[in-house]
Amino acid sequence: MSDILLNISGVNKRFGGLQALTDVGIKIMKGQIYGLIGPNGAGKTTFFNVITGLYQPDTGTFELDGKPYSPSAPHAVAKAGIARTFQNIRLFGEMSALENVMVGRHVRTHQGVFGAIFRHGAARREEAAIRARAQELLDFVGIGQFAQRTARFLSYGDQRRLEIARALATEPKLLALDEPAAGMNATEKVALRELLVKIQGAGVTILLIEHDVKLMMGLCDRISVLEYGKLIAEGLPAEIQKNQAVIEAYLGGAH
Ligand SMILES: Nc1ncnc2c1ncn2[C@@H]1O[C@H](COP(=O)(O)OP(=O)(O)OP(=O)(O)O)[C@@H](O)[C@H]1O
Repeated sequence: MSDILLNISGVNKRFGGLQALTDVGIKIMKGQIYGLIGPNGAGKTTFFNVITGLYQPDTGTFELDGKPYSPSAPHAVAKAGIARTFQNIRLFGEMSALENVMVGRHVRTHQGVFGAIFRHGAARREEAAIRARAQELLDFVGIGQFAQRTARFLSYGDQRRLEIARALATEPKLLALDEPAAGMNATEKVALRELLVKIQGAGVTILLIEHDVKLMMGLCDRISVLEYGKLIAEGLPAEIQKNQAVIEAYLGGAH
């Protein structure tokens, strides 16, 4: 068995006249926290959306855990074992924290959402197991005490944790986080960092885009840097920090 979890190569993506991604690839080993950085407009979100099935690439080869996967639609990608969060939090605001995680869990269960609605026999037993697991996940991300709270009444940092718990409920091989620290204060960022290390410790590989370069340097095992839709560097954080092309990309850009 290979230690490569995600192996993507040759991704091209054009929006009309704009070549947003040119021959982009990434190789993530099992257990890594892998960072994707780059100045504004570099193509990070586009690449992320291609990996998670939200955008269709023009070309590209995609393998997860040694098996080809087709990023043709978000649900297909979720089934293959990739769960994601979004830059703008997307929770079911009127549902409780626990219910939000239970929805994520139904991706992996037999009865699905209909079983949950009709609540007969096996479905009811499965429902109890889903509820228990959802509570465990809330405890794991540190918001177990808010299980019954309506999601939109949670603090911003806790809503981000809830999104992560919901993504983990699908039992992903890869957790893909789109700017998880956006809008967080310094204390929340420290707590987020601790949570990501804990998730890594539980055996989940993580890919993240993040604007806070300092956070990324201290957190990631490896980093790829995009500029104008092309990879300009890949390596250990210490190597990236010293890389001349990266320094110039950031000095010349909006950062
Ligand atoms: N749906 C789309 N239609 C047309 N152009 C798009 C679309 N999505 C992104 N682009 C363009 O592709 C380029 C890359 O954008 P992208 O959002 O991927 O960059 P980014 O690195 O994520 O930037 P940021 O850090 O600002 O979020 C930009 O020039 C952007 O305007």
